[in-house]
Amino acid sequence: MAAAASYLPTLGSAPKPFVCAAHHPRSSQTMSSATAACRRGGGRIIGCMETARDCGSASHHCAWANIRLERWEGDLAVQGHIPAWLNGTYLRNGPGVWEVGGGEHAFEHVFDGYATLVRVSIRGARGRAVGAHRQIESDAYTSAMACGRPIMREFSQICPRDPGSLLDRLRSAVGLAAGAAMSDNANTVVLPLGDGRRVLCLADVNKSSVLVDPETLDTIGKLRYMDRLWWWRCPVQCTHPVVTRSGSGDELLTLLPDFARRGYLVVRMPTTTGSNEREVLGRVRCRGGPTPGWVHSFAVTERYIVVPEMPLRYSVGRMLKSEIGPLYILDWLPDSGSFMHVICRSTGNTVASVAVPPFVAFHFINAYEERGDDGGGSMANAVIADCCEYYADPAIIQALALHRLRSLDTAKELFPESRVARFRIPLDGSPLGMLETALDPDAHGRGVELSTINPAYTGREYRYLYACSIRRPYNFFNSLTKMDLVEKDAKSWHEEGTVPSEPFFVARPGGELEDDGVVISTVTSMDGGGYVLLLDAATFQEIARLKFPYGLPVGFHGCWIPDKSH
Ligand SMILES: CC1=C(/C=C/C(C)=C\C=C\C(C)=C\C=C\C=C(C)\C=C\C=O)C(C)(C)CCC1
Ligand SMILES: [Fe+2]
Repeated sequence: MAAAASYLPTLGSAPKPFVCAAHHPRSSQTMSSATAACRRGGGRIIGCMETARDCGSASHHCAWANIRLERWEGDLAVQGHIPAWLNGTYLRNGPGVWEVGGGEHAFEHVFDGYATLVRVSIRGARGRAVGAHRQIESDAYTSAMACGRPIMREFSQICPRDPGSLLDRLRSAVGLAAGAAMSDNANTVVLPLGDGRRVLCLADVNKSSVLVDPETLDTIGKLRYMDRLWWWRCPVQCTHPVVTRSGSGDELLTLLPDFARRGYLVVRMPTTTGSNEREVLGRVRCRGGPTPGWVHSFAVTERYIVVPEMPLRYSVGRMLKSEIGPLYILDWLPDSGSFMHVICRSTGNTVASVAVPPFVAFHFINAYEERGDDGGGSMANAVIADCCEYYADPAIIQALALHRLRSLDTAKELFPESRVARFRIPLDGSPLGMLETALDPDAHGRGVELSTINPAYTGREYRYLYACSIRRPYNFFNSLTKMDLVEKDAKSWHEEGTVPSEPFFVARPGGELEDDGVVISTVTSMDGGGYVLLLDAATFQEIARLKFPYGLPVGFHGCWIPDKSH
């Protein structure tokens, strides 16, 4: 306890130290000097962060530094006022460990990092918050820690197996390189299932479907699907399933790229019954290219599912041969065309499939049905789908390489610009869709990423979105912006030297306005500090910050699990 306290001078009460749960024989190498300094009693690692000491002096921002402790939990110092109605758990996923074996094996890309969950249990009624982080114990992470080197392939990294193994000799005999097993490193999304007692963690271009307990952050196991859709045909999945609420319970909708038939399976699974069987709702045939376009996210409306087909495509050849190209295991094939497909949620039929201008987007923001001027007719004229788009430039993938992120301050290259792009997909059989910029990009510093909306507006006409943005002249996401798509204006939050993660919107229970709620983001400061920021979603003014005793690693996506007792 004393060791931890020395790092936490500002906390009101001392944190509860945790014993490192899975202290793998070789993992102590990765914690080297930090571990040595932090060992107390029986060699146990207790609440001490190397990042807390190293960030300030490191040559790069703390957001890109490895977290050196598998888990921590403690009270957070509250500055400001937590709304009394905000009672629940905020969970956030992201990469946190990019090095194995004491730095001997360092990953190249931000997407490669082993998943670190951050949890903040907020009791607004008492003005208190408890923070925690913990590594997800995926097979990829535990095997890397046990062996002192990565065993499974990550986004940018192939890890050859023992070339002498029988399997690899067989692979060589049929012309495949000795490739590493596909990773289950679930570092991107956290999705509460059913009543929120189990949370599904996902990433893409891998086979992750890891279940965690949101209270303890224990890795409970895997969601093993009974539907046999995985196997060789659909080995990867879209990272952002959409959960929609209906009278009969929640339903998860997602896309499985279909490599055998060059398309996507649109699947659904009830989440309230504890099911692990996905039902195929429909199929989309890709219109271009040798393989399906990479699909990180998609959008739904009340009646339709919107399936994007980007010219940034999965490279099946690279996946099989364990080869890495300029875009890792993706290929940019602009001549293969860009398309948007619309599937009817009740029949599974494709009701529109249009060619659109080329685009590159990780994240779809929302979609809705556009009706005629009378507004009351039951048929929609078109589907509107919005996304954070990079002007059809796949260079964003390379810009997220760690060496690039770690040298942003001195970089001469401009970080790729992005915009809120709006597709209009006609439903009258026209062959072409439209793509335009929905908001002056200068309103968000020509950077928009990791967007959220009020979830009650998913699939419906909406007005507000919250996203990471840029305050120029800085060359990276250093701000948060609320955008008003009706008034076409924006409000921003910015603090010098910080990297804020996805601004996650939480609605006030009983609130009627679209922006009645708070926005939560985890923020990492240049000096090694870290805090959870609460903004009033209407005014976009800071209402509280909940301070961690160490700098948080960069985050991807979050979720909110309301406390049932309130
Ligand atoms: C806006 C911030 C960031 C920038 C994020 C950008 C530009 C894109 C994020 C895309 C994501 C989250 C894609 C995830 C892909 C996951 C994969 C392929 C996982 C594979 C696992 O094996 C930062 C850079 C996130 C910093 C915060 C703010
Ligand atoms: Fe994402």
